[in-house]
Amino acid sequence: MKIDDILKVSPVIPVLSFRAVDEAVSVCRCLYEEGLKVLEITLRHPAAVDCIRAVRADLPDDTIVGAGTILDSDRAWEAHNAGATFGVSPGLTKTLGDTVKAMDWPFLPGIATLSEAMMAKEHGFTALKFFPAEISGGIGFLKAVGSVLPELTFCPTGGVTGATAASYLALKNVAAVGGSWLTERNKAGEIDPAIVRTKAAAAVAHF
Ligand SMILES: O=C(O)C(=O)C[C@H](O)[C@H](O)COP(=O)(O)O
Repeated sequence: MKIDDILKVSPVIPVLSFRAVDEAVSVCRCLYEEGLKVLEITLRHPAAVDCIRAVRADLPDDTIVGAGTILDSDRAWEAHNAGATFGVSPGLTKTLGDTVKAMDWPFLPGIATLSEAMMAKEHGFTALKFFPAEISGGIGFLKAVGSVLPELTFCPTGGVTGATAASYLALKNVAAVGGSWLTERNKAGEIDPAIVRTKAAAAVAHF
């Protein structure tokens, strides 16, 4: 699968940060059952790689589990070997770009400026994460990039919410949006499955 095909499967990609494997499996199951089949598990917690493995093993085969926060080549290989179908990074370095190209691993590198977008394109990436989207210019930035680099498509992430997702998705150069708004933790530090389901169902309405 190419990264463009993955973004077509689901225009809303939950960006997930789990503390434990059982939490990952139960929350991902709620998202999947509500219709969100592309999931990005960030490598922000020591349990993240085990979470990727467990979600791959426990959820139906048509779940597409990616790994986020891929900051270097070692993390790319680690996530790939745990079964992540694709990788996402908040940025891009030459070494990381070369690694994921050599791996032939679907990859969504992050950019926040025109020059970064041009460098990513030079590296052969045309589907890009726009991060952190809201504070880097949001919709206005994407419209401006679209006028000079119409061949690039974006997945804005960072500050996107259930209230703003639809306006991003209405842009020609936006293939999908990502975000953690679907799985916010409550005061007790827990992710409430009922809230996840409600927000996921609302997100699916954008498809
Ligand atoms: O960990 C990564 O790889 C990142 O690039 C950061 C995440 O994509 C954002 O933290 C999500 O943004 P929010 O939806 O505003 O929480």
